[in-house]
Amino acid sequence: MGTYDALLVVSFGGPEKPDDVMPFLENVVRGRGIPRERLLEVEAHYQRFGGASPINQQCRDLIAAVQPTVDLPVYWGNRNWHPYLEDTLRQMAADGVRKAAAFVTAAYSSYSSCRQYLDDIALARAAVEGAPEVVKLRHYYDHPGFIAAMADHTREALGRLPDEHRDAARLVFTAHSIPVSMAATAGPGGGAYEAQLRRAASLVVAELGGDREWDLVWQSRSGAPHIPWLEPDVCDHLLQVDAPAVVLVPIGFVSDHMEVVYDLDVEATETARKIGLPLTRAATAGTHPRFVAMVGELLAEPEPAACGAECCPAPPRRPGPPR
Ligand SMILES: CC1=C(CCC(=O)O)c2cc3nc(cc4[nH]c(cc5[nH]c(cc1n2)c(C)c5CCC(=O)O)c(CCC(=O)O)c4C)C(CCC(=O)O)=C3C
Ligand SMILES: [Fe+2]
Repeated sequence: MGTYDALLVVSFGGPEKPDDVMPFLENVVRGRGIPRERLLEVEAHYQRFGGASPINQQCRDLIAAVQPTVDLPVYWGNRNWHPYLEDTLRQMAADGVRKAAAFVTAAYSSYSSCRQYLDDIALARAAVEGAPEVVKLRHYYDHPGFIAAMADHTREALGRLPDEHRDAARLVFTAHSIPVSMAATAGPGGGAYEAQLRRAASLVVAELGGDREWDLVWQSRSGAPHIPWLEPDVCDHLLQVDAPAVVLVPIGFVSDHMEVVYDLDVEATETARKIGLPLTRAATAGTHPRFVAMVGELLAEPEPAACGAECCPAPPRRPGPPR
């Protein structure tokens, strides 16, 4: 851990009370051409949970678990809600931090899951006099700590299925859908988001042993209907899957935040119930001890090289659907 003098956990952020919800959503979709109807729909998801996303508490829990395992002060800053990255960097500068390692709560390459975090860190640094240097730790989708946590949680979810269906149950891995154009330019050579997800899923399946059938499908599609996003959607997939039971494995996320508890535990679970398909959902990595230990292991690695400019470029800002 020689070269860093702090760890900065960087996350998405989420509302914590009803009045936070719309301002948070406006932060998220600024300039992105997300239809108003979609925004109101998503607002209802948050209000159904009392206007609070679970994600901030999950960050607090992760930090509480990581702090005793690393020999550095741990800070936390979000892209879209308090505590904002800029405020955290200001505090870090005041505390004399010169160089921080950033652990981002997103494991894969793509504009949304990597470059957008880098861009927001850069914007926040530019706004803070004397801001520390920030080095983003590498992608960890294939790290044994992440894979072990997901394999453990998948095993546990298989255990919650009726005994007679367990052996033939299909693993349905899910990740956030992104626009097809964004998927095409993910990573240095393009296509990295989907390729990394398939790699992580296959490592989890291998760790479970045997040759269980699995699929990778998408959830939480946003955006205007005329723009293609990765498909199939998890609910459409469940309606036609040929298996006696399913375990949903949200491999694309690292905590059980709103897109997991609403889109999977409410929507997909209801879809499965309607057609009589036994279904359980694996927990995300969360504060699994192997995932927590992974953060310290990443800190001990040689400093990762920065992404090149061609990696995960920003999508064009969209003015919205044609009228
Ligand atoms: C790849 C990816 C991840 C995984 C990587 C990572 O974890 O970062 C992720 C995570 C998350 N996405 C989240 C929330 C939202 N994402 C939205 C919209 C969008 N997501 C996108 C992609 C991703 N999103 C994209 C391409 C859009 C379209 C707008 C744009 O181009 O930016 C919207 C707008 C409303 C709507 O859903 O339409 C919301 C509210 C939360 C917080 C949940 C909580 O509050 O607990 C989390 C962790
Ligand atoms: Fe999202």
